[in-house]
Amino acid sequence: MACVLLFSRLLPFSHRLTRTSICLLSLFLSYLCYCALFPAYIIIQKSGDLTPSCQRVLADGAKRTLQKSVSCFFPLDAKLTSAESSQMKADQRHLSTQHNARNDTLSPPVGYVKFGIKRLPNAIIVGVKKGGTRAVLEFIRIHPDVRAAGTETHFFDRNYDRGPEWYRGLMPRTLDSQITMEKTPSYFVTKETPHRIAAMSRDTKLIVVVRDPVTRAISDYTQTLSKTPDLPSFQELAFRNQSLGIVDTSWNAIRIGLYAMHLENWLHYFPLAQIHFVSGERLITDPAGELARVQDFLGLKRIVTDKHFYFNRTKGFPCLKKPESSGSPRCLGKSKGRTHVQIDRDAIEQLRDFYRPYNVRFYEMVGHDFKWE
Ligand SMILES: Nc1ncnc2c1ncn2[C@@H]1O[C@H](COP(=O)(O)OS(=O)(=O)O)[C@@H](OP(=O)(O)O)[C@H]1O
Repeated sequence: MACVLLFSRLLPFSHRLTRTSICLLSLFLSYLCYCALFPAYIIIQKSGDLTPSCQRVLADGAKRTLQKSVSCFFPLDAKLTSAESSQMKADQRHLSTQHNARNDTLSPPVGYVKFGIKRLPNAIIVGVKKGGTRAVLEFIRIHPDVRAAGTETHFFDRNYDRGPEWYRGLMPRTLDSQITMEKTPSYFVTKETPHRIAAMSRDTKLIVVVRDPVTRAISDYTQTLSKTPDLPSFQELAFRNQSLGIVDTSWNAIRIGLYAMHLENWLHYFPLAQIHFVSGERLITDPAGELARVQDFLGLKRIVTDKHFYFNRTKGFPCLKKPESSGSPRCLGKSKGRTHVQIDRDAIEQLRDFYRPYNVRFYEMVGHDFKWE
């Protein structure tokens, strides 16, 4: 610019025009040199965050992952004109060629733009409340091919009117090879949820974490009591008439445990093979074993194994040795693994008697005995 101003003062118009052209040409050549020295991916990586999954993709030199790594650089859901789109494709080809030419020695960059696209979930943890749903989600999302919404979306029960785009907006960005997941435990007992999920996709894989319904009810009550200290006693809520052993099935903490009844509703819309049941009890005693089955069900390689877990004596639960987001061990929060309210033996026995036929029916339906006795 300074160069142009100087010429405009000192030289006649025709000379000025020539000099200005030379100036512009040299600027353009400098720009080309700059581009050759600092290839596109280096420029891009400075402008955003690189997610751990992307780091893995880039660190993995296999040719198979090369195409996926390209989508790390380009938000594929962006609204592009056809010119931008062909430019982007050309850039992708260019990047692929560069990556190949470097014989996959590219080290993972530090910063990075967003990648992948937001998709509706392929797998949902639909229940049950207090079954261990958070543990399953936190454990499965260590897997590099799984990404999950952090909070409960409640789309299919409370937020359905907001529409699928609202729901999709809550999802993390994923690569083609990755599974999108969310968990909302109330789905399992909401009448409308199965047909709504089926309307989204009949291929959705469903996970239900089940736990002894008596322990589950006590856990549920303990949680409510922690928020509402003046709550009536457990027995008052659980029984219409305790001396006659009449259970109040209208109380949610009791109703949720009628697994066979809720499952009937799901089986109208989904085949049993599309629903995986995690044992909430085994999830605590053998998290790796339960996670192996979850990975098989989702068609994933068994990457989450016992090397990811350790038993934390203070908490009394398995914790993660090295979660994806940080480099240090991590247990679930204080609201997971609380000390339960003491309930007298008689009430527990009465509830066991009440649930027994429902449990047996449930075992028959799913073809597995969870041994809740
Ligand atoms: N590893 C690990 N750490 C902590 N807690 C664990 C773990 N695995 C399973 N659980 C059990 O998960 C129970 C909470 O279940 P949810 O996560 O489904 O609860 S919620 O519905 O989302 O509120 C929670 O119930 P409570 O023990 O009654 O608090 C735990 O028993």
